[in-house]
Amino acid sequence: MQIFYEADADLNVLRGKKVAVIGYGSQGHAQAQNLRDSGVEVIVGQRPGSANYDKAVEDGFEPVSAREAAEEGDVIQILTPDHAQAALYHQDVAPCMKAGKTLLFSHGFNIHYGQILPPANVDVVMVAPKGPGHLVRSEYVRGAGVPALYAVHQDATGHAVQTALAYAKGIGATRAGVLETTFKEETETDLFGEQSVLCGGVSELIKAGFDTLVEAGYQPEIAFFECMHELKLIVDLIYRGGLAYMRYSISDTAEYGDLTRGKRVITEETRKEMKKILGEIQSGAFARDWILENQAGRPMFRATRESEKRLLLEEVGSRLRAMMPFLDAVKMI
Ligand SMILES: NC(=O)C1=CN([C@@H]2O[C@H](COP(=O)(O)OP(=O)(O)OC[C@H]3O[C@@H](n4cnc5c(N)ncnc54)[C@H](OP(=O)(O)O)[C@@H]3O)[C@@H](O)[C@H]2O)C=CC1
Ligand SMILES: CC[C@](O)(C(C)=O)C(=O)O
Repeated sequence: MQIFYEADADLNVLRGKKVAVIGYGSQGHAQAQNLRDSGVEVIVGQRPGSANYDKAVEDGFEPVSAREAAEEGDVIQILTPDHAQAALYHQDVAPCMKAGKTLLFSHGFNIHYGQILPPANVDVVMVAPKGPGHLVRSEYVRGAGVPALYAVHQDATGHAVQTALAYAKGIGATRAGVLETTFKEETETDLFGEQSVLCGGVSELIKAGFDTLVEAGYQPEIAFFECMHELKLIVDLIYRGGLAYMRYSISDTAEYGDLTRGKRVITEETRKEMKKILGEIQSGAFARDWILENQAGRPMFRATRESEKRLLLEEVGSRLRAMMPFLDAVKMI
C-alpha cells in the first residue's frame, strides 16, 4: 500500500483554478480555510441566515449561493450533509457541470449508492479526511495534518489523481499521509466504523458502563470519571502507540482485567451483530433507511437525539467539565 506525502503532491495543479467549497460546516470551514492558507483560490458556497454563514464571513470569506460557487468553481467540493447532497447537486451543481471540471466529495455515500450520477465528461474524486472537521483545521494550524483517503470514480481529464492529491495537500492531509481507496471501500468502511466502533459502539459502551455503576449505587460523578472521562486518556495512549503502549502504561492489574474480561463485554454475539451491520451497509439497506428517514422529516433521528441529550451521563459530564477550566470550551453552532 503506497502512502502519499508532501513530495508526492503538487499544489501547482490547482494554480489558476478556483475551488468551490459548498457548505461551511464541520469539514467545510476546515477545508476552505486550510486550502486558502495553502495558497489555493477558494470560493465558499453557503446559504445565508445561519451561524455557518456568519462564521464564513468572520473567517474572511464572501459566501455566495451554491449555484454561484458551482458556476465559478473548476473544482467543486460538496460539503453539505450526505442526506442533502443529492437535492443540492440536482438543483445547483448539475447545471454547472462543464467538461473538465472536477466534482469532489469527502465521503462516497451519494456516488456509491447512486444518488448522484455526474456526467461522463467531468472528473469525480474523493478526498476524505480520517478525522472530524474541527481537528482538520486545528491540526493544520499547528503545522500537522489529519490523514486522508483519496479515490477516483471518474477520470475524464486523465489528471484526476493529481487533482485529488493536490487537494489533499491543500487541506494538510499529505503532512500525515494519504492512502488510495475506492468510493465503495471508503463508504462501507466509514459507515461501519462510525456505527460499530467510533460512535455507535463507543457511545453504547460508555452508557452501559455508566449505568451499571450508577444502578449499583455508586456516585454518578465517579461513574462518569471511570467510564467516560478516562476513556479519552486511554484512547490517547492507543492513538500514540497502539494497544501495546496503552498496556505498557496501565497497571498490571488493569492489563490482566483487560485481557481476561474484555471478551466478556464484546462477545461472539457482538461480533455477529457487527457482521450483520456490515451486511446492511453492503446491501444498501442502511442507506435506504437513512434516505427514507430524511424524506419522512427525521422523526426517529430527532426524538432519539433529544432523549440522548437528557441522559444523566450528559448532565453530570457537563457539570464536571465546567470544573476543569483548562479543557477547551466547545462551541456548537
Ligand atoms: N463531520 C466530519 O468530520 C466528517 C464529514 N465527512 C463528510 O463531509 C461532508 C460534510 O459533512 P459535515 O462537514 O459533517 O457537514 P455539516 O453538517 O457540518 O455541514 C453542514 C453545512 O452544509 C450546509 N447545509 C446543510 N443542509 C443544507 C442544504 N439542504 N442545502 C444547502 N446547504 C446545506 C449547512 O448550512 P446551514 O448552516 O445553513 O445549515 C452547513 O454549511 C459529508 O459528506 C460527510 O460525510 C467526512 C469526514 C468527516
Ligand atoms: C467518525 C465519524 C466520521 O466518519 C468521521 C469524523 O470520520 C464522520 O463522518 O463524521
